[in-house]
Amino acid sequence: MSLNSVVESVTARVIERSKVSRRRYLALMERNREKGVSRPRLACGNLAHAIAAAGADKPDLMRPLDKNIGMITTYNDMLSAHQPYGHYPDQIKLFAREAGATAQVAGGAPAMCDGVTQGQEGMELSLFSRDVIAMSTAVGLSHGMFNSVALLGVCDKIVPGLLMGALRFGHLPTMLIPAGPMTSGLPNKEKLKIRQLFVEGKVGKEKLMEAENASYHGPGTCTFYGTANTNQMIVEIMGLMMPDSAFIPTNTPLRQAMTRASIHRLAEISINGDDERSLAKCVDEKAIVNAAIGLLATGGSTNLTIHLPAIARAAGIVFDWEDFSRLSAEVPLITHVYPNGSEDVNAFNRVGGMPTVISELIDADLLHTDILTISRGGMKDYTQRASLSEDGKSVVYNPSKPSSDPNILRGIKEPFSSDGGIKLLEGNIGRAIYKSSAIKEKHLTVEAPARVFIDQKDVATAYQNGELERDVVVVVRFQGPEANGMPELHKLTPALGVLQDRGFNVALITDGRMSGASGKVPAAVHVVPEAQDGGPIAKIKDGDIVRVCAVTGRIEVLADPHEWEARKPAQPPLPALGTGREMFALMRSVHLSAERGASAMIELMEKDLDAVGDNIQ
Ligand SMILES: O=C(O)[C@H](O)[C@@H](O)[C@H](O)[C@H](O)COP(=O)(O)O
Ligand code: SF4
Repeated sequence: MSLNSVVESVTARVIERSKVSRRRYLALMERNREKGVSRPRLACGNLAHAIAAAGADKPDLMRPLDKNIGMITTYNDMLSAHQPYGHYPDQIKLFAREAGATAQVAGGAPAMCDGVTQGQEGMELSLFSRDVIAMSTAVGLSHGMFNSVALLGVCDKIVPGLLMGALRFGHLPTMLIPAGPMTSGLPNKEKLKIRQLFVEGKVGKEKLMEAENASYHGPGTCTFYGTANTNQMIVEIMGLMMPDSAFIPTNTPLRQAMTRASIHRLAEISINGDDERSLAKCVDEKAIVNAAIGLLATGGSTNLTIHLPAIARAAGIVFDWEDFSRLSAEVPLITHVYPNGSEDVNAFNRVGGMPTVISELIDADLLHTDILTISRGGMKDYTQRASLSEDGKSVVYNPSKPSSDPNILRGIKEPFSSDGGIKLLEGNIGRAIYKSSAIKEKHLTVEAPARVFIDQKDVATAYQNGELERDVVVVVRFQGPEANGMPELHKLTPALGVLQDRGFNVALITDGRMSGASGKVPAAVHVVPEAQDGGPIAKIKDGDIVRVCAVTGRIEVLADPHEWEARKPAQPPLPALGTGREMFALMRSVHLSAERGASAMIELMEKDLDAVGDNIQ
């Protein structure tokens, strides 16, 4: 059968739009490979420093053509998802030696836990920490010692940042090494119920703390389908990790066997390996379109509508919200994982997981199957289910099966909805992203008077004072990348959820973000242009009748057009200081748009790339 015509046409549009930037990107990667810093081209002094502490690996590292894996690790104890990485480097060195290679930690990158900073000042550093991660990745790889790269990262800004940095060294074969989900604890729906009881004053802090600890109870990725697990999904569907490796639970024999298999494979695909596969060639327009299709089919985090365009641009590819919107109309939603459903990613993995999703999408001609992946057999390998060999030391693959639970994962012919979970809304307020997959049908259209805020804490106060006990469109503005770093406003979910449960029509509009774990309450997020940029969201006044409609794709103030046109935007508040926020003024000072990926690094990098043009030396 031939590929779906909409997928075909969106891909052609992306290729056409990216022609010049992609050509220049590949030329630069060729330059990196042929003339860039590498072990054979290091001076003796450089090399001696790099291997001084390498111990038994030193003789191998002295041989310039041997295979050396560079690890970028984002280990810390703040993210339960990254805590397992603490013991990965030593394991990876062992696995590399088994494959006739060596491995060194090239460098580390910071990782913020958005769960720790949610609702706190640190959340205003979150989005731009992605650029810091990308640049930290470049610092590590700039040592030039490596024939391939192992990226150790899972969560929100970390995987996008690692890929954005590694793509600037795209001549190097690269693989993401996942660490896997935490075992299931208190169900997410239960946790939200107790949070709502807490904001209603019906349970105390002790009960809430008990519930939170029962939910987040051990090492591994939080088990809702938020940004972290959406990252894992897109990296797997792009073929940048071993097949069926994203959702193997952390600290299990199969997880360790999969890490071993990953490193053995990485040695094979490395420069000087027998099957070289560079990151630059793997991440092409078709792989980016496949990632967008995976996001839509699984109802993933809205944050990927910012991260995927940024990752694409790091590879010279221009992907935008129109592309998402066109694909969304064509790609059915086939999974219901919290916040889109009741079950978590462990249940999703048990009933079929990524191999079943990929099989369903390929069978429906909704995925490009002719992309270069790190797995030798290409996309068909990603329809295979991984399991532990008899001796418990290696991974064996078998054909995947259809889902064993249609409440969590369905066949493409009987989807949860005929279109993907993400919509583009437009109107006199601007353009916004809306995740419909987690919203009940009756809430898809909300028309109510606006109540305008510039700080999420003021929303909580207004709720506590009973000022929101009505149909209301809550507008929280000056939350965009240039204003305050574009924080997630996920802490608003319990209070707005209580209002919705009481029967009020409630919606949120913001130029900020929501968490991938946010659901239930209709939210038009990432509004562009942002208020800080004088966007019309800055013109909304308390009492304006606002309509947020995912059915018609509209987001608008129902005001007299002349009066609306004549309105002056509200003035921006003073910048916030403290918790390091003033350090990020550098990033916020760049003219950024969420739709273009909101990366200060890429906005400024492209100025250099344009200045050099085709004169790459
Ligand atoms: O985008 C995301 O998926 C979120 O940032 C996620 O990483 C964060 O962990 C949630 O905010 C935690 O959920 P709770 O705040 O509900 O615990
Ligand atoms: S999923 Fe979110 S809360 Fe959980 S470890 Fe990752 S960043 Fe932290």
